[in-house]
Amino acid sequence: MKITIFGTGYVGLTQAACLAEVGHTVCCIDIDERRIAQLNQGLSPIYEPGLEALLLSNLSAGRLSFTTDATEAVGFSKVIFIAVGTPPDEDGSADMQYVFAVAHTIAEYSRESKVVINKSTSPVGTAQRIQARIQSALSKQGRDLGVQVVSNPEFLKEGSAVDDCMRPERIIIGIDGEQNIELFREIYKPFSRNHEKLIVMDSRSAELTKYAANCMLATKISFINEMANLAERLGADIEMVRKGIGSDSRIGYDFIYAGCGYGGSCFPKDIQALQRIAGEAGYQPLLLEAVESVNQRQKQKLFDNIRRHYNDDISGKTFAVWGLSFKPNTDDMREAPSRVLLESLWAAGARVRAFDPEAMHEARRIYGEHPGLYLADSKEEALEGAHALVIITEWLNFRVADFGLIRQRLVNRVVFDGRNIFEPEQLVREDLTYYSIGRAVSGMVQA
Ligand SMILES: NC(=O)C1=CN([C@@H]2O[C@H](COP(=O)(O)OP(=O)(O)OC[C@H]3O[C@@H](n4cnc5c(N)ncnc54)[C@H](O)[C@@H]3O)[C@@H](O)[C@H]2O)C=CC1
Ligand SMILES: O=C(O)[C@H]1O[C@H](OP(=O)(O)OP(=O)(O)OC[C@H]2O[C@@H](n3ccc(=O)[nH]c3=O)[C@H](O)[C@@H]2O)[C@H](O)[C@@H](O)[C@@H]1O
Repeated sequence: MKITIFGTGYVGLTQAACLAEVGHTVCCIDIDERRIAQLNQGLSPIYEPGLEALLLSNLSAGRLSFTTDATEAVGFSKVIFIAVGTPPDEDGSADMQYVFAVAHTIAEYSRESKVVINKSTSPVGTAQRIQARIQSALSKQGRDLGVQVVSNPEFLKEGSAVDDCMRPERIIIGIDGEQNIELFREIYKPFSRNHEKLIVMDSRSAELTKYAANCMLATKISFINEMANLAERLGADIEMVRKGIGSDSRIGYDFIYAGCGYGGSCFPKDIQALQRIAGEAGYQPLLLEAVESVNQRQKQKLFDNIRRHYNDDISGKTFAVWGLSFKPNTDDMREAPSRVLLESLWAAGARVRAFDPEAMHEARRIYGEHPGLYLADSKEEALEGAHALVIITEWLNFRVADFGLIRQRLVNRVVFDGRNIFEPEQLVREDLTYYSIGRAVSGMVQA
């Protein structure tokens, strides 16, 4: 099938590559000319495991193309996906300008009937609003083409986007009026090998399903972080508690890892957006408010531990920081806990020597030549001359560490671990002072 996709970010590009890989022919459009030029050379503008290989093979097979030309993209197919950003507005609500700009482009360039599929995470009622906008624009031009707008939220995770796209747990189709389900079966058949993945509902329920899923996951994280802070004060070990509660299949092991808070382009923005949506509906979402404030406090946790350890005497000290991206396997630093820490350390007069396996160019883009930041070539180099080590992102290759080297290079031999990648007893044996998130050493109370 021929498919057009608006937006070549994490969602649009991954979706395009995966749809092409299973045999569809996909034309992607973006307003970012540099990005399109890069993509036409087979280069991925984002780091996502497996993505560039899919881009290259499908570009050369002629199943994938990239353009900035709206006439070409809209004319390419009757099926058009919207996968542009819905960033937070100043008040936290979703900024819908990009989605509605695409709606207007579709109306302007359509010469035949279209099915418009919205993948961008959008407030409840957006599919209906897009439909109304396209129809009103068409009727102003005296055209009646028959456009159907469907909500099809995306659930992929950064760092495993290709895998998630290829093996989705469910595909939500939010469709009002005449149910054109066969079209979706055809698009998604290759991804539904073992059992039916399509769950069909009305568009408003589909839109709320997306927010509910992200808010549920964020709730689990804030809950375990709350327990971790409590565990520290009570001399308990959150890792034991995690195993204890995770073994209950009603709770499960996923998304209950304590840490220095959730980041990324989605949880923080979607929790806020759903709060605004609730407010507009006259409802105060107490739980969502709590999830967000627990997370904001948790993002300060590493700095609080550092401050307490040094009795507020941080000025002039240097900290080695391992990990800048908001999670492993991505170069994305949007809302990353690392940014909160770096800015707090700089404000306190400290310097940072940071290393991340993929996010160095992003850090350079964000901070430029910041006098308080040295970007090291390796995790070992980051340790040179530092007073203490802070771990923010649980990249796999941070887990195997040369403690002898850490001991030798750190002036104060202190490790602040924001992701619990080490065992407290092990670091104590290595003669290092260790701060975890919610792990008391042999029943010792940390706080
Ligand atoms: N990043 C993620 O892991 C996930 C994101 N989502 C949602 O998917 C949507 C897209 O997110 P990302 O891919 O992360 O965004 P992104 O910011 O990485 O990419 C968006 C792209 O859309 C392009 N764009 C903006 N206006 C355009 C227009 N009028 N025509 C063509 N292209 C245009 C931008 O230039 C950019 O390349 C958001 O609503 C997000 O909440 C959903 C699931 C996962
Ligand atoms: O809507 C979206 O954009 C996506 O948001 C999240 O995906 P993502 O933000 O890419 O990454 P996650 O793996 O969910 O991690 C988010 C944050 O939570 C943190 N986290 C995750 C799990 C955990 O147990 N503890 C924890 O602190 C991570 O470190 C990271 O900072 C959801 O997991 C996806 O299903 C969703 O599609």
